[in-house]
Amino acid sequence: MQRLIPTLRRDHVEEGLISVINTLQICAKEISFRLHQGELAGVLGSTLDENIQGETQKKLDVLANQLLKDILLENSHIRAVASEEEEGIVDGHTTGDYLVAFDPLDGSSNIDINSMVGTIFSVLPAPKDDRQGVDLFLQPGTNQLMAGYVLYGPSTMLVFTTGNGVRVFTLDQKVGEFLLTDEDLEIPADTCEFAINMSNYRHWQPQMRAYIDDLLAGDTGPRCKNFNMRWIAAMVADVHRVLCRGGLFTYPWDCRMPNKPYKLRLMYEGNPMAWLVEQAGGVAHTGEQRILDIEPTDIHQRIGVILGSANEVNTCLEYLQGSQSATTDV
Ligand SMILES: O=P(O)(O)OC[C@H]1O[C@](O)(COP(=O)(O)O)[C@@H](O)[C@@H]1O
Ligand SMILES: [Mg+2]
Ligand SMILES: [Mg+2]
Repeated sequence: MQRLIPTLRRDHVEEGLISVINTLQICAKEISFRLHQGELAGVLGSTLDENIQGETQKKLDVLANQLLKDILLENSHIRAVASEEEEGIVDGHTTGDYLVAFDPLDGSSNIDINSMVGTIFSVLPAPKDDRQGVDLFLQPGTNQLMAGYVLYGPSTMLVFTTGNGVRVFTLDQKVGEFLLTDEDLEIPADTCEFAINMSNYRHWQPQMRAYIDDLLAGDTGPRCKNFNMRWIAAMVADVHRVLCRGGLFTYPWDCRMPNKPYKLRLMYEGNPMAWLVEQAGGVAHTGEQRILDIEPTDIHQRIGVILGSANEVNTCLEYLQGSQSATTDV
């Protein structure tokens, strides 16, 4: 089975970017090791702090963030990093060609129940003009040079794209190396599976409720087929399933907190996952526009996310855009 670096060279990835990926996989192994030690490593539970998003930080959020920052910033190719857990960006090497944005630990609420979590990352080019600070990162997802995630599940997997398909590597714990286990993931265009946090049903827009109502009606409703539902509560794991066998994943607009109607973050979750999904033949949208086309205005910006199997995402968009009539009274 092929190792990581030879695969990247075969794909003609530039050497600087290979170095960044190499550093990311070192971080992944460090985090994976601590996660698999679990309670034995004393890393479970919460801290007394809140992150910049006002959410309680888990010890592993803090640890993973620190590991990624420390290890990435040793790499001279990296100009700066931005993290979901940090208010501002952290500067690296002024001559570095790359910026790395990351969600150090996605699915934090799963940590204490020994369920799946991951690290999501997005690599952007460092602008060559006089931009500084957070402005460096305010680029649309179409500028990404590499995007991916590490899934810490029963096995640890590294899944990424450099714009040439989606590659999957699995960590061989015996030799401590990521080995290529899937050359080119492809999402089937049709699906009978969806992922949404149903407990928020009453907070959604009527159009989203109408779409989900018709999925739930199964073969007795207008969709004329039964749908299955899955929710792992870690975007990284839900999207991994969609990449592996198709499906629709959404965290849509909701009205619980009017000043925070979206949950997922553009730079750390939306953009990298959107590019992976598109590279695998799927669609990734906010309900109003293609995620990768968004011009960010803030590094911690949040967006609506609907992604996955192309035909199903497009059907959902028809409901949201009003061209599909709902059978239920909304
Ligand atoms: O609590 P909910 O509504 O199930 O939300 C789960 C969603 O929140 C997230 O866990 C947010 O990510 P973080 O753990 O990085 O804050 C997503 O991964 C997931 O899709
Ligand atoms: Mg997250
Ligand atoms: Mg997180």
